Amino acid sequence: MPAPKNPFKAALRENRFQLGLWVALASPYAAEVVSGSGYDWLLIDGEHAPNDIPLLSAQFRAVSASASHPMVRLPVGDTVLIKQILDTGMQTLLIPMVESLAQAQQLVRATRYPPHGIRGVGAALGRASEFGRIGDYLQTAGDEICLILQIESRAGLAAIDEIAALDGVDGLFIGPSDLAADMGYLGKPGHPEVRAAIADAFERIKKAGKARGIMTLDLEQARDYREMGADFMAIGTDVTSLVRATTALRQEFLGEATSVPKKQESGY
Ligand SMILES: O=C(O)C(=O)C[C@H](O)[C@@H](O)CO
Repeated sequence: MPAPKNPFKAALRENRFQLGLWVALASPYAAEVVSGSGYDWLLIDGEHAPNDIPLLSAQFRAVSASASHPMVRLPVGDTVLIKQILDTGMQTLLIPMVESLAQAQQLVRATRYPPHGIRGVGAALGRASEFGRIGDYLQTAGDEICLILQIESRAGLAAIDEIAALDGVDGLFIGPSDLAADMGYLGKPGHPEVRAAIADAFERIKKAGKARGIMTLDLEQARDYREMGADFMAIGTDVTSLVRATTALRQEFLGEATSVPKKQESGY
């Protein structure tokens, strides 16, 4: 019996666009609520939300019962964290701030067992192998792991061709907010120079035959990114949706002018 199939990885390989949402409330209950909203994938954020491995795992389990595929972003590209999160059964990882081929090579190796990598062998204890009940887990796990690396700085852009060409890297995700900041446009991910850099990055990722990912809170920008060729894209977050909806509801009832902006740059 092999490791579970990864439907998100299969969709990327078949060029089927995947629409996602960021999940940053750090709550299994909230993640389960959102998992019924019909998104193809949900990004459980371990970088900008107060999550640790047990809480990430609980949100993963809450989402796994739905049709939405759980993707997890670790706070950093760390071999030990990758080992721990893969043992929980997560199969699709987003790693922030990747800026060199050497870093990317280390990250690929962290997702694979020897001799192809350095992932520690502890599957018998982990939910990933159904606690040892999946007999062929060690031999088949690697094929179903989807590794997405974030390019979100000028250094990352400079290394994008060699990172994208690396076997074991399934896609690259452009982080518009951090890229804008690094380019000197803090809080302005929609700046023309940032947009041009994203368009160029998408071209280069496509040329390498890898998937192109991105996120924005601005639907106009989202349509532009889709036109550019985004293969998977998040168009909002649970946190910002909750802030906007609860604020607008109160203002509507009280007849107050709404303070909820129609467009919201994902500039933070
Ligand atoms: O740089 C970016 O943009 C991202 O990586 C996405 C943000 O981190 C996400 O938290 C929305 O602000």
